[in-house]
Amino acid sequence: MAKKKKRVKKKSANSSAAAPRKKKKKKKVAVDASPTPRKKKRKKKVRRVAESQSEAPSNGAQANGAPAKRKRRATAQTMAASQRDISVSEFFAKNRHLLGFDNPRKALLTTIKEAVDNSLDACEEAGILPEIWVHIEQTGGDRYKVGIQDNGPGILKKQIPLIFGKLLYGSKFHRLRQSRGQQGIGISAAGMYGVQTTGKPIKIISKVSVRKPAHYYELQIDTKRNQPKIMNGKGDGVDIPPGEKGSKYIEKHGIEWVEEKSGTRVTIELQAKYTRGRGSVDEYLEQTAIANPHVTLHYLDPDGGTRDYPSSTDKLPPEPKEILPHPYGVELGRLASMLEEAKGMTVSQFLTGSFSRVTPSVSRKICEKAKISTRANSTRLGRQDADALYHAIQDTKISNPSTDCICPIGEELILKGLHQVVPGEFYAAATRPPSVYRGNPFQIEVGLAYGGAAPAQNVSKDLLNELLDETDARTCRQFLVNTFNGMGTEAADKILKASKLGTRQSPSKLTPKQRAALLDSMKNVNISEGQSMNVLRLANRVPLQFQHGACAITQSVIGNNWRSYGLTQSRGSLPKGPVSIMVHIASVWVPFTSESKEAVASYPEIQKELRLGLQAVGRKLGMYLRRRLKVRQQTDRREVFLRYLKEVSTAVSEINGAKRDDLYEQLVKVAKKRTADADMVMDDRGRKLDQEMDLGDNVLIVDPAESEHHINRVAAVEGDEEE
Ligand SMILES: Nc1ncnc2c1ncn2[C@@H]1O[C@H](COP(=O)(O)OP(=O)(O)OP(=O)(O)O)[C@@H](O)[C@H]1O
Repeated sequence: MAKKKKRVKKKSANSSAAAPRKKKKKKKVAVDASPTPRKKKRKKKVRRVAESQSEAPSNGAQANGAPAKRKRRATAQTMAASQRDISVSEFFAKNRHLLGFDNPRKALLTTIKEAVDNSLDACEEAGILPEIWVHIEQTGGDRYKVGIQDNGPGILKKQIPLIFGKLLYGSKFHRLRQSRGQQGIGISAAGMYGVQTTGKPIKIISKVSVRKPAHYYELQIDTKRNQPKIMNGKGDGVDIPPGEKGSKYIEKHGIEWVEEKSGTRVTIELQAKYTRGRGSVDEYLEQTAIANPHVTLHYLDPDGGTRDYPSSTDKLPPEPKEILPHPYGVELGRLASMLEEAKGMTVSQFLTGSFSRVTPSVSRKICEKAKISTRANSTRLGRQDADALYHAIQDTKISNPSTDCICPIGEELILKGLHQVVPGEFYAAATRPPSVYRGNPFQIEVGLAYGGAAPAQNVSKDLLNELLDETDARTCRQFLVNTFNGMGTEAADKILKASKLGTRQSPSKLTPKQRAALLDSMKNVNISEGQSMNVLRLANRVPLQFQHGACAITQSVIGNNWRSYGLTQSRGSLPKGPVSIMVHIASVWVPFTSESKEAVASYPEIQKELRLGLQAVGRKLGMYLRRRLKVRQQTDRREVFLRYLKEVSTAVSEINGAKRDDLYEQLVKVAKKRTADADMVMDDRGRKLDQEMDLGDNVLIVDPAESEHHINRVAAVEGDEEE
């Protein structure tokens, strides 16, 4: 009761306090003498709201039924108090999915990818044949420590904190030159993800020369200020002492270092998940080895398995040239700011000095069209002049940018790389001539591998058990499709049917007997018909593993008519068969669809080049398959002839008394002549031996038996484990 009384008291206090406000409101209404119908309506509405509020006084309305004053939620002043700068690292820490850190599995891959890509870029820039060590170690349930080392030029002491502890800091953003990195975000974002998920600092060792000791830093990122925080050596890092003392120091700090003349090692501990199959680190490294035949890779996975990818050439790719932007690719806003920055230059000097392919005569034509003097001071040009200049540029014929700034892999090395990593019996490659999109030069290359055993056919019992234990797939079908490259749903269904397993059965709940049945079917069922083409996409030699559907490359592969080259293909899907295709786009600026650099945008010029490249290798495959079919048909025919020729010659000799053996020999000769195509032997370039070459130089044919050893490198890992 006492409580109730108290509440009533409070209410009356409220109402008395509101009384003067009520008076004020009345006054206001009186001033508003002749309200318009609209105002009337609004007033009615206000009244209705007030009434409903008075029915529920707990909402802060007044108890005596008077309309409450509407409280403004925020004012420009209160909003101003919370408006401030957003640091780039804060932004990306919140939006880490934009950079490829959406889940622990992808985070592991992105971290390794960023470090390996940087290592390759640094080695190539310094003219060093790259050798890279990758070590993934599990330190807890969902925690992994990754270490990536290269034999590159190393990084100067003072630069290390900025490179690894500050987002948007790099050497590649402001230049137009073919490289894997572009934005200056990659490795620092990986370090920031590690610090955020585990609290452990990024550890960097770098050595720039034999004469100088390796320097060691432990860094964290101050996300509020986007600045590095140096955790060791009183803010200066430390020099690692030489010899035994140095080894002890390295061990004590949980890092590793392979002794090299120079190089950099990054160690990041992060929350991650390690799996094999599609979109995995293993797949990334394998594809990197194909696209970079000059790199030597040493990989130690979390299960202790080692894999080495030796280089297949000791020649570095030619150094890409840096080019100036082409005027067609520069937008109006950029042109205006470039003009502002061009201090003390005439318009003519500005145009010829800032853009590629603008000669003095071209600049004169542009200025004439824009009605601007060639001698005008470029900083004095206003917005309108910039606009006129921009349109004049678009209307003037300017030759395409030079394309010698692009370094393709080359047909020979594509064949070598594919043969080394993808099992097959027939390989073809095509490098298209350079082309231009939006003023940026680019070049398309396509490689194709056909035949060879599918990875699923070479899985051992232990490995299959391991894969089944670690998979996060919900159904057996999903497990097969996701784990084995090139396995389509049709092939998976065939295997599951043969092993008497339901497609929706959970892989983690299979009994040992069911596992054995699955293994048996994987080995024995002919899945090559149901197997989908495996598409490897690369941009500036970096494998792209996600967003397949959104990528211009996948779309072009699907859009190509593979039926005319002897493969089966249903409309709107990838062709079927034991075939892998590798497509590489090299450009000074790859048009990615997002910051995570996972898919290439569909510019018409790029689509056209992709189509032509795919058709070039498709034609070769078609020729090879037709030829192979002919050999098979003629061999079968010859077998039938030979089976009956003895009986035929005996019967004929009985009828006409001819010599049976002579007759037989003659008949065999005729049969062999008639089926001469059965003897067709092709050399490793697909040339019919002793006959005219017609498959061209850019193909490679191998005996399928020979490629057996390529197939299951995972089995080699297993062997290591047993040891
Ligand atoms: N291993 C290394 N050796 C030498 N220099 C390196 C190494 N790693 C990084 N760098 C330098 O650090 C810079 C920043 O690297 P970061 O990965 O952050 O960005 P990026 O490679 O320029 O671009 P992106 O964000 O597209 O990957 C590079 O531009 C390069 O100059």
